[in-house]
Amino acid sequence: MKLQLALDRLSWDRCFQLIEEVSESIDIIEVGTGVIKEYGMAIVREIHNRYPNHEILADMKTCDAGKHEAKQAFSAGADITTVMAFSADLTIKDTLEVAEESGGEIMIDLLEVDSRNRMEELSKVGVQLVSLHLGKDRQQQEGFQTDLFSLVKGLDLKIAVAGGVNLESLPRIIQEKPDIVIVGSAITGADNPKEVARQMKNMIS
Ligand SMILES: O=C(CO)[C@H](O)[C@H](O)COP(=O)(O)O
Repeated sequence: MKLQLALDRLSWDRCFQLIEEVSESIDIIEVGTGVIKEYGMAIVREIHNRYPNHEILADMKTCDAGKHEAKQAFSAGADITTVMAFSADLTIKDTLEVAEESGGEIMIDLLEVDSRNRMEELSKVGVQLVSLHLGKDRQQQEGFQTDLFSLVKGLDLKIAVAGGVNLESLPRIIQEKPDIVIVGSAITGADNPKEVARQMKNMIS
């Protein structure tokens, strides 16, 4: 099980401070969508240069022009880029093709998608990695529910989990054995990010 640090709504300098503090405990550095909108591929490139031994996920949240956006992410040094589950199958196939050519991976973000039929379609298209994701805005109403795992049960997919995961919810989530646990605010907003990341890493190891 890998721990992915999500860097969202942060300045360039704060992103690097946080990575430096928690780098020993994390496996994947996620460059959040808002951070990419602010700084573009330059920050993905810089993280890749400074942390060559960490996997990098560019949270592009691509939903169209798949080839172009996947090429942007991989050529900047990302190992994984995200594509929305509601995208056209053609968009998803295009990004999977670029990933194969680049030696990278596509993570399909299941934000607001809860159809089992869509999961089966995604599997048929060749998707291998999906993220069960409770969005930031929805987190104001509810916390991450482990029932979400039923959506992907029995399918041959790697599973990531995101959406307000914290030290309190992590034990329940671990029981479902996801491949990747994505944590943003619980680490980036903590008084001691290094300690929270260390505890989380210990829990999942
Ligand atoms: O993709 C995201 C937002 O769209 C976040 O990276 C993900 O939700 C993790 O952050 P947090 O733990 O703060 O919810």
